[in-house]
Amino acid sequence: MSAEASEQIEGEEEKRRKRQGWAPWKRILVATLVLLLSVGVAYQQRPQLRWFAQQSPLLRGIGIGVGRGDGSTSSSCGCQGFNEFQGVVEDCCCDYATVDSLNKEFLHGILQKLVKTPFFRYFKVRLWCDCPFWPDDGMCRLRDCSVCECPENEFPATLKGLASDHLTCQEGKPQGVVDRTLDAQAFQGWTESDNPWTYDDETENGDITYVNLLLNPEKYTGYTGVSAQQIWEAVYNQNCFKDGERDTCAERRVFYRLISGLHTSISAHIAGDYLLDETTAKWGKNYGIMHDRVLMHPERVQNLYFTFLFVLRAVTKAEAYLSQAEYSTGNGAEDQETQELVRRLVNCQRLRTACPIPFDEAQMWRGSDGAELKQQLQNHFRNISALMDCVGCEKCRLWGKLQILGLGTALKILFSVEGQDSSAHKLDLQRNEVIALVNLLSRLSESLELVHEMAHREREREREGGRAAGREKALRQHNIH
Ligand SMILES: Cc1cc2nc3c(=O)[nH]c(=O)nc-3n(C[C@H](O)[C@H](O)[C@H](O)COP(=O)(O)OP(=O)(O)OC[C@H]3O[C@@H](n4cnc5c(N)ncnc54)[C@H](O)[C@@H]3O)c2cc1C
Repeated sequence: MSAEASEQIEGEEEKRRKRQGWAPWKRILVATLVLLLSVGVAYQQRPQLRWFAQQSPLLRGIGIGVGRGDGSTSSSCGCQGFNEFQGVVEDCCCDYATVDSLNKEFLHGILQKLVKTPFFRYFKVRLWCDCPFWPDDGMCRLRDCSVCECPENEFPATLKGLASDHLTCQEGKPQGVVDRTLDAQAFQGWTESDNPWTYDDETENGDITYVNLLLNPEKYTGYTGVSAQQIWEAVYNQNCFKDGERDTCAERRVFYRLISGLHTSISAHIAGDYLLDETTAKWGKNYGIMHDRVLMHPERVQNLYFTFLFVLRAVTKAEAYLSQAEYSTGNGAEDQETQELVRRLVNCQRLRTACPIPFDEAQMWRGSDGAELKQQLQNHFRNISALMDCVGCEKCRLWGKLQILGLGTALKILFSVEGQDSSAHKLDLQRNEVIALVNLLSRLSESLELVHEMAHREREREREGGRAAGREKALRQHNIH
């Protein structure tokens, strides 16, 4: 063997020895990389896995499951602008982008139509109530705060006779008196079942009115100051959602996020329809309010998405029940259209494919203290429901009650029905619960649209402002006036 050949053999031998020496840790490294890569791919492709990842302290620790699916964690959200939301909605199983396109192209349109139908536009409510927690602090200062009851010709035939002499505009003095014995007749085909999540308004007879929601849109009412603050404070603090966003208990975090998402939605509607000039009665969009109360708090926008998905999940879970329910108001063609719209809403193939389980309720109450925790949160939610009687502005109280009842209905559907749908299980909903649920989903859907539209306009205005400032600077530099 030549010296050259033996050198070559030695070289090869040396390389082999080196390879053997490195092999064990290299193999572990490669295997770990492959594993992480597969988890990452599965995580991106299967939204259901993300909820699991979000619940795992280990995965939360390394940043999987907490953030938006782009590797960032929720703690890094603070300084990002609204348009930068990407990946998965935290605690949920659906992408921001998917929610946006589903809402824009499908859900928003259907919901807008549904809430205008005779069935969904009338809400039964007891508006003039005593606050069980502290003395009432009176009505708010604007006429827009008060609720107009339904003009007689608009009242659905099946409900006629219930509110006979009180079809006038209340202007802050609601006094509709309803004979409750007629309720069963008007609400034929619907059960009057209890909801463990809500404070039952209807058990105390009296002061029930039917309100046409289309005549009383949710908007700025001038309700502000100590009274409003006291309610929100009681909702957030007295009901033990103190750690809110950062709560490590998934169930408590979910509850906090539901309330915060609803709060964001209310703020969005205030900003979306604001009394810009009281002297000229000019109404319009208030970009400052939208910016200060919503857009500059990304976590509030995230909570809005979360609440939307939670309620959407409840609506789709109740598919069997809702698609078979009677939507009769005595307006044949319109009632048929209502039924058709409900079926389209609950049975949407596109939603099923793109976002099969918007929220996975099966993951809740699984710990050893699950039953106790559920009872505790049920009590807290009932308190929140009762707190709505303390809202010192009639129109805010109307929408507060409706939306809390809607959330309570979503909770009832998600946590009283086992499994994936309502068909095999008995689900009893009151007519008013269904009306509240669908109107709440519509409010949330509208808020998402408002937030998008106003964030987009705000960015455009900033760009225009930036360009104008740039032009001004250039002109100054060239001494041109
Ligand atoms: C049930 C209810 C319904 C109402 N409906 C209307 C209405 O229809 N029209 C109307 O004009 N006014 C309504 N209000 C009043 C309105 O919500 C505000 O309270 C009011 O406009 C004063 O706003 P604010 O800037 O002081 O902050 P608020 O909105 O009162 O917020 C109070 C505090 O809560 C925290 N917070 C705010 N938003 C969030 C969020 N999304 N998540 C977590 N924390 C948050 C902040 O620390 C804030 O300082 C309603 C109030 C209640 C309680």
